[in-house]
Amino acid sequence: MGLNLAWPEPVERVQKLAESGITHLPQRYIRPPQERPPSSPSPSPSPSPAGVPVVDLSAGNSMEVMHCACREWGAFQLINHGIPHIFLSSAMHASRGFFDLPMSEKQLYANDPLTYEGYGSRMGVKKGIILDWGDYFFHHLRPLSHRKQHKWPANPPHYRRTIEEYCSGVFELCKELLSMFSEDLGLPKSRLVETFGGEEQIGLCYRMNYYPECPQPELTLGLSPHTDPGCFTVIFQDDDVCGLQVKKDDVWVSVPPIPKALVIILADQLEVISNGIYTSAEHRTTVNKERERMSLVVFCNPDGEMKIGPVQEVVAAGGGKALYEEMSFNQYRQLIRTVGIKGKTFLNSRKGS
Ligand SMILES: O=C(O)CCC(=O)C(=O)O
Ligand SMILES: [Fe+2]
Repeated sequence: MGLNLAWPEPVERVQKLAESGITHLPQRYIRPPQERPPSSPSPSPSPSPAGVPVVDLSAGNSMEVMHCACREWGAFQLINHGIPHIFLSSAMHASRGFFDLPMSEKQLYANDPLTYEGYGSRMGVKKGIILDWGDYFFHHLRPLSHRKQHKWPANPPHYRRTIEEYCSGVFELCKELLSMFSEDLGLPKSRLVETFGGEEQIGLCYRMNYYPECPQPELTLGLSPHTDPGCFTVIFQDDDVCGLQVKKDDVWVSVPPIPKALVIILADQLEVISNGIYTSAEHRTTVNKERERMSLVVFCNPDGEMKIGPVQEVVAAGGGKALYEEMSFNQYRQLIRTVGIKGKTFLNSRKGS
């Protein structure tokens, strides 16, 4: 598949559109009726008892709750995760600080569809697609050979140090979660770290999403339905505004923010290596009329070159049939980057017959 270096149309910044004071959405952001979110009267959080499971890492039953969450939801909220609260609030402050910069400075980081690194406003290079109501900034942290710190925002001045510190905390957590997932799948604790390429090669990418206030939130989405391509994702969301939703049994369920909690979303490679015992969660975001929203997202990814397929012991324990084809993460991600995000289509196309 050919690699496009440029976007097919001039890129508009959603933040600029929102600040221009428009009262109607441009056509490119309007989704067909069946893809629109139900109109909700309030953007405020309202926790529901039947919602996404909450795993308390300091509680005795954390493995049990996680066991069900990984199989039934592909997502859970994580509390008492060990990352100091000051890291969370500083990371949010530094990330917001980037979007507060003058547009001319933000534009210095405009990204392209080859690497996506930098300031972006769309996914996929297909001409004429419906656009999402959000801007983002994307950059690599690990493996260290992929890190180009000059491509990280230079401002606000504390950005690089703060995000480095936050993400090293998240990396420790990622290793702990991989060890818990291994144990839960009946494997030696170090097995998933090894399967994904070893500690030095595991990838970590940072993406901050900025969803400005939207004049007609009932007609659009902040981020189209998708699954994340890597192992799993760690999200820190604004603590007083809703937006993230996970699909469960064909119904979109809100993930209301719990202050200082992290949302863990299982991604496609975990579904693959677990031979479908775990499910990757399809998710999307909605936007609000009165409130902007931010989310800080760390993607934990496998080594790019290694072939990833179902783990042998898990396949054997499940009757011997591997349900997914082997593929390297780089190949898989390139497919998504070219075509754009589209529910669970890519993962399903990897399932053998
Ligand atoms: O904004 C959110 O809460 C989710 C973001 C997300 O799914 C992503 O960046 O892949
Ligand atoms: Fe995502």
